[in-house]
Amino acid sequence: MGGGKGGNSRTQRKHFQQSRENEWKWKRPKPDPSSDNPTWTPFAIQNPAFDEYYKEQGIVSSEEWDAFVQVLRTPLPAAFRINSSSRFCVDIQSQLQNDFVHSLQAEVVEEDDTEAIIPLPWYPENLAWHSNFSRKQLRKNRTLGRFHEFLKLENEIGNITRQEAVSMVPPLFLDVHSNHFVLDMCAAPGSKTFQLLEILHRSAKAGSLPDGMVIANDLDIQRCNLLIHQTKRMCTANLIVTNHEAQHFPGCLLNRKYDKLEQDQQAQLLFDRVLCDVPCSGDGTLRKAPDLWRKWNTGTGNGLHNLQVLIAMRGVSLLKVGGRMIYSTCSMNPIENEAVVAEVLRRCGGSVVLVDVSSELPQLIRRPGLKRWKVCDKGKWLDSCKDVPKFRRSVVFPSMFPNGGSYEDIDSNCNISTEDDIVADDVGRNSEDGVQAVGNRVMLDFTEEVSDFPLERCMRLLPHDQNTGAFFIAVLQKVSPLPAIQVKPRKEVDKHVETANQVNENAQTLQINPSKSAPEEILEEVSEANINDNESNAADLNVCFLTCEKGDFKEAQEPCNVENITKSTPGKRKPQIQGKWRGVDPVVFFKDEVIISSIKAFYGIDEQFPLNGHLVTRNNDASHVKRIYYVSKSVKDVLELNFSVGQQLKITSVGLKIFERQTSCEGKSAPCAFRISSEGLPLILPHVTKQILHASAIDFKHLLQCRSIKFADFVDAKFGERAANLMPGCCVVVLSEGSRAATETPQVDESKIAVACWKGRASLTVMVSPIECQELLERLLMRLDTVKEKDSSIHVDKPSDNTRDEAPESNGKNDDVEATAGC
Ligand SMILES: C[S@@+](CC[C@H](N)C(=O)[O-])C[C@H]1O[C@@H](n2cnc3c(N)ncnc32)[C@H](O)[C@@H]1O
Repeated sequence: MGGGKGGNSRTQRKHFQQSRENEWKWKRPKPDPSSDNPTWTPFAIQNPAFDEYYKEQGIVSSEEWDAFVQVLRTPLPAAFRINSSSRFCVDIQSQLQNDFVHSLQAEVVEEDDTEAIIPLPWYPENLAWHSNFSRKQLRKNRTLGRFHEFLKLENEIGNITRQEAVSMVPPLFLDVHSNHFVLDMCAAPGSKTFQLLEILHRSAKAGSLPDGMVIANDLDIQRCNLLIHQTKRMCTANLIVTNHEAQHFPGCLLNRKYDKLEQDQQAQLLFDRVLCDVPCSGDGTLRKAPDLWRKWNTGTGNGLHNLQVLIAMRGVSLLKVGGRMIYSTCSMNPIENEAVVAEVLRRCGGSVVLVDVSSELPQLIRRPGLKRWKVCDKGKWLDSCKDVPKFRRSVVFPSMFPNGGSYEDIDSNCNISTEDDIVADDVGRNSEDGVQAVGNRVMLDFTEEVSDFPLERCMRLLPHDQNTGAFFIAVLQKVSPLPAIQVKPRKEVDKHVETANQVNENAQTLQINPSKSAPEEILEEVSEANINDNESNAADLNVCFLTCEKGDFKEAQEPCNVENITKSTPGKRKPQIQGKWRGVDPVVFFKDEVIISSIKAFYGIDEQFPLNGHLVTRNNDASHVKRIYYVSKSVKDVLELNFSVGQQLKITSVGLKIFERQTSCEGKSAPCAFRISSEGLPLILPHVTKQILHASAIDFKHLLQCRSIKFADFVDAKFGERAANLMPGCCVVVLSEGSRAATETPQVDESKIAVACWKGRASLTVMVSPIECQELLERLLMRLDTVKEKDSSIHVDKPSDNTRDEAPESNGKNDDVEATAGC
């Protein structure tokens, strides 16, 4: 009862709010947050520490400051991208242009000079759009309801991706080609991964898979699952999702001495492109997450700097010579941005350069990176690492300053900066005063630090330039192999690790020895996979000399892979070489010839579509395989390399689900135990020659509307007959061009509209989720120019869950489902 009451009053409140909302028309945001306007938010949208910090850093000129913070305090307009590899890409573009642009303008926007929705001018081919409505407005305003429903449905299906405009920028500068191996180091929730896959597929030859692939990695397993859900919408066979600390991402270096190398097998996992979209303080997202105003402090950015450097260094070490890497953050803070880039350049000693991309995407408004900045630690401004007292050196690193430097240099040149000296000099002062004492003395010969690197080539996107969030992007290119490195002995390493762990408890960072010897040392940590959970071996490994460059090994620089660990530590406990990672299903090549042959024969899969060697399962027990995944040649190569190096990659998801075992009674008695999954259908469709039917538009439409139709009830009786003559089990129904069903088997390509169905005793039943049925139906109606027919008689149940692929048995009605009213 009580619940009912509460629900009632909530409903009333909601209705009241909605009626208020609907009176609202979009106007320019007003500066006063307390005034009665839709931009008001309950959070304190200011923070004096933020103002002081960014004014001091000179992130914008003093004349611009008010405009900058004013926009930062208004909600972020929603933006989205059309999936360029969707078969409905053109349909969606024309729906936006011909329908929503005009209707939203007329219905919602009062001011003539403000577009309701508009393509982002800098995004290629009008594939990305900016709306002048925040997410909240989209949710709450009834006039925007149809548009909001459109966004939600298309996003769920995978035809569009809702993504912040500025977050779309880094993949564009990565210049991905279809043959590229791409590493997305910190990938979850996956909007940029999705974009990278789109670019990879779009640039591939029509009808064939790209030669390249993407590895999308994230440390957080839960966020990995989000990433898997996101990228599943892309239906790609060219993706591997891994779960590692990016700073320890495995090198998969094959020891040539111990492994028989196949002719074209890779010897190491190196990448043509690396996206390093690192964890950051995120103050560029203040418009989307206004609660960050309250939490903002200088410590967050400072605390992330070291981890960001480590991740970026791992990125460049995994990059091929000639390859491009993007370093990006959604933070405005130079300590997380320019300082990290400068440190990477410093450590790489000329083998990595900052690329001038000023001529790329000319319509994107960007600011040059800063060449000078300061560090603020506990409220004190520090101009140089000379100003950092010893007791703060574990958290304020020389790399945070424009000129970098090292504490060893300072200690050898200046004998006043140790903590003991401070105490002796400033008896009675507290530690904070100590900072001042040192600072004052160093300040006497202070000259403002300015970085020598061309950091102006970095890009800072600011909110008031084009009504977006903020972002930082640097484009790096590796021009030669990295210099050899020396890793510090474990004890020294651990001192720094503790510090980094204050920021990221999971981070097992290794610090390179900042000695003065040339060339600059390059970090190449021992990967966690190499260590293989065996802490006792880690200490030995830290004194290894490592280099990540292909063909660059010397005898003394043997890779620290599993075999070497075992060799170099006689008498010690052998590292556990697990066939799989704890808690993660194994990746197994599916080689059951009997099943593969039965699938091939049942669906008449032509020889052009290679199954052997491209099928993978996540189950060691071949007799209980439920799902079979298809992997591209590129992914297959990486998996083979991974097996050769003792499964260093912790793979949480791989490939495209293509076949699923039928588990219902009827399914089990069908001649082929596996049905085609709806994700896999577009890929295999051009190669299916049996169990395939071509339906007229009217029968296809009815099938989607009713989901199950008796053979005798199809409008085209011949089609019904052909359906009845199929073998029982899974089949494919393709929409015929023109109004009639094709009698012969025409050429089918992956752009065709098709659905997987189940041929039962007396009827045909679609095997796609209700939401996909709804989408297909709507698109079909639009294509057939019969939008007007879309009345109440055409109704498809709303989806009850997010399942993509519902076999007939999963809804409890395997066959002979009664045709519903109107069918
Ligand atoms: C800025 S977000 C990435 C956003 C993502 N690139 C996108 O476009 O959707 C940073 C991600 O880094 C992950 N992360 C944090 N520390 C990490 C680490 N040491 N290694 C790998 N990923 C890490 C977080 O879980 C988070 O998902």
